Amino acid sequence: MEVIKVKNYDAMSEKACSIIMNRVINLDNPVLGLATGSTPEGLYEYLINTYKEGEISFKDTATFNLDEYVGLAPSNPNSYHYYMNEKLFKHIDIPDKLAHVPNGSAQDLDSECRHYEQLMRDRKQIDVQILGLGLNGHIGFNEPGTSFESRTHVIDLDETTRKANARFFDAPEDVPNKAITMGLETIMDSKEIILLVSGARKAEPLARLLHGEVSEEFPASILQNHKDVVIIADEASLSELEI
Ligand SMILES: O=P(O)(O)OC[C@H]1O[C@](O)(CO)[C@@H](O)[C@@H]1O
Repeated sequence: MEVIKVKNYDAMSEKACSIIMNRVINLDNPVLGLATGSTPEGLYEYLINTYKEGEISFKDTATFNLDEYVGLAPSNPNSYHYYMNEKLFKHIDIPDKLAHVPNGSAQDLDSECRHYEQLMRDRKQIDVQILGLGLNGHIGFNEPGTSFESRTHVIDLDETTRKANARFFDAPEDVPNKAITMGLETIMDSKEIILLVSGARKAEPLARLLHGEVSEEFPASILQNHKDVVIIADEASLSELEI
């Protein structure tokens, strides 16, 4: 794993944008894996500005989001679908039909998971997958204990994750207790992975990811087994390490 140390959140976002831009410009029909949460918001702002400056087009780009809350329709402001529309899709020229987010309000969730996997298979491979890092080591919504062989599935969210994400909801009890997430094996199938890490509260999980044991108890540790992972981390998140 390559670690790129940057000064702060803004520098992390800018660096990630330059890598994504390079791939989108140079690949035919690029396929991006996208994340939500606070971490990639700055990256999306940079991508939008780059698009507005006419430096890049997303009309041939397909995207697949990592996860979605179960029970929240795309029109719900707390859904990840809504988040993606607001923070990226509606500002760029990506065709609606190429911007994929799991449907958390599907009647048959297992069939939705299989359908999502099929859509990704139709595109062969995700070229670049963006990831954030959960405080408990989750990537996507793969909570501790998730099998390394998992594909897209429904997961029970950890109480710690619900608590961490309660800041986005009116009341903590409104945070759904289930989500659809790409599995760990699905994520590992990506050609290239960019993990974004910012802030002192991520220092401990980042140190564990880099130097801890590879174990299903800490899902992000699986990244140690991937051939092409770039970690863009700011100084605060690397404060426990000598890099
Ligand atoms: O970027 P944040 O808000 O710290 O969240 C970290 C990770 O947790 C999730 O929000 C899921 O809880 C991911 O989407 C994200 O990558």
